[in-house]
Amino acid sequence: MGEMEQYRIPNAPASMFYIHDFITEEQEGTIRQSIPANRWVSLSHRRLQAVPARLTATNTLLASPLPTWLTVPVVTRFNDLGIFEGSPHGVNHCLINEYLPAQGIMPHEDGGAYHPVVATVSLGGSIVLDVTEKVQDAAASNQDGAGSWRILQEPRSLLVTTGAAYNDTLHGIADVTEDHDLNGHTVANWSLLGNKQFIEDHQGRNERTVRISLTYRDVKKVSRISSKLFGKAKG
Ligand SMILES: O=C(O)CCC(=O)C(=O)O
Ligand SMILES: [Fe+2]
Repeated sequence: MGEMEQYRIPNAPASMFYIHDFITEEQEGTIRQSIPANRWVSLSHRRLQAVPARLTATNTLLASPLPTWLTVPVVTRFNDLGIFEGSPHGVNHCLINEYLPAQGIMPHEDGGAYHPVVATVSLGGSIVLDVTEKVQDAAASNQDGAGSWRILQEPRSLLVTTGAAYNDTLHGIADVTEDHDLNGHTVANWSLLGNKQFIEDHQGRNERTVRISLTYRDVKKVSRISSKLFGKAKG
């Protein structure tokens, strides 16, 4: 992953990497148009679809390949950069989340079902991801203050979270219509942004618009037998 070093977020837990303009506007448009309109599952604060499928109750993926519109050019570039180099299967799963303004996701960790590398491509609007240290003891956290970092995810960017950042932090997105106080002191990946000028021109504010994220991971448990049995249930 040597080439990734230049993208390391300097003021965030090890290890997070940010690449602005990871894909082009044209590629962004093609991916957005390819997302099946009839496969969304609506939750109260976002809608999502899992490709090729949701994990089973035992966190198993019924093996079946990702469609090409999700792998070319995104996963091929992951491979060039060695992002999933040490992972058992390489990328085998993509969760697509869509957030409207004032929608978000509660702080959480992605947990043990996945190899501890997550690669998120953002489409549409910019959004702030809040990353906070997991603290075992609530009393201690009040005294010391758990570490927290804000990552601004621009359209067409890639965020990679691995190592201690995967294991020892929570991540979430506030359900607001606007993110504020965005500047070089408050945004961990400020130096890596593609368009700081835009934020500066808006007095450090980011008005939320529709944002779609593609969260690529390697599900550890894969069942081949089931994929034969349920072969037609693909996607
Ligand atoms: O939309 C995002 O960037 C975060 C999604 C996420 O954390 C998840 O699906 O586990
Ligand atoms: Fe997550």
